[in-house]
Amino acid sequence: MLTINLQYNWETFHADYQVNIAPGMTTLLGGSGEGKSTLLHLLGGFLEGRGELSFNGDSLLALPAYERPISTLFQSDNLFPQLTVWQNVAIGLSPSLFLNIEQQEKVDWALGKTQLVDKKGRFPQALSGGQAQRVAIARALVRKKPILLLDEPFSALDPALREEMLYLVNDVTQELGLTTLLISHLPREASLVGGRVILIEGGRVVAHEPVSVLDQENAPPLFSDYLGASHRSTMAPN
Ligand SMILES: Nc1ncnc2c1ncn2[C@@H]1O[C@H](COP(=O)(O)OP(=O)(O)OP(=O)(O)O)[C@@H](O)[C@H]1O
Repeated sequence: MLTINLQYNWETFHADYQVNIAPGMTTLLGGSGEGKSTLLHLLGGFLEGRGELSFNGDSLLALPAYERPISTLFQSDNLFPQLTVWQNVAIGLSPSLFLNIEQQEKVDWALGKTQLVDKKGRFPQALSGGQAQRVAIARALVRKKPILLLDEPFSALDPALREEMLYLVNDVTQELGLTTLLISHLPREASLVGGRVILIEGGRVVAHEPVSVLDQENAPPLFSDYLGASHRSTMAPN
C-alpha cells in the first residue's frame, strides 16, 4: 500500500494530497493545471514535499529519487541517444553496462516482453515513437521497482499505438504486481486499463473510485462534472 499525505506549495498553488493507493492500476484524472504532475513529481522525489509518504510501511520521503522503489516514465526524453536499445535497457540494471549472465538474461526478457528483440542493436533515433517508449518500459521492467509512475508517456502516439502501450502497461502491472499510477486526460484510457481512478482538483484528491464509476449513468457528482467537460474535449480531433 502506498500511503500519501503530502503538501507542496508552488507560488500561488497549494497542493495537499491525501490518499492510499493499493497495488494495480490507478489513473489520475483532472483538468489542466489541477495538480496531477505535481503529485507524480512529489512521489518520484523530483519535488521535495512535506508530510508523509510510505510504501508498505517504509517511509520514502527522506530518500532521493534514485533510491526510491519507483520507476518513472515521462512524455519523452526517456532514452540515452548514444546507447543502443539493448544498452538503454541494460543501464537500468548497471550504470557501467557490465552485466553478469543473469542480468543479461533479464535484459533479454524485458526486450522480449516489449517485442523489441529484433531492435536491440538500434539507436534511439532509428526508432518510432512507440518503439522508443517500449524501450523505456523495458528499462522500467528490468529495474523491477514495485511502483511505476507514468506522466502521459504515450500522449504523442497515435490512438491505436497508445492503446497497445496501455495494454502492455496493464499486463506488466498485473504480472509483476506493480502499483502503477498513470496520468491521463482521457477517461476512456482509464476504462481501458481498469483498476481505480483518482480525480485531482485544486491540488487535492477529491475522489477515489473503481473505474466502473466512469461508465455509470449517474457517476458520483464530482466525476460527472469532470466527465461533462472531458467528454466534450475527447470529441475534438486527435
Ligand atoms: N514550475 C512551476 N512554477 C510555478 N507554479 C507551478 C509550476 N508548475 C506547476 N505550477 C502550479 O501548479 C499547478 C498544478 O500544476 P500541475 O503541472 O501539477 O498540473 P497538471 O494537472 O499536471 O496539469 P496538466 O494536465 O496541464 O499537465 C499549476 O496550476 C500551477 O499553478
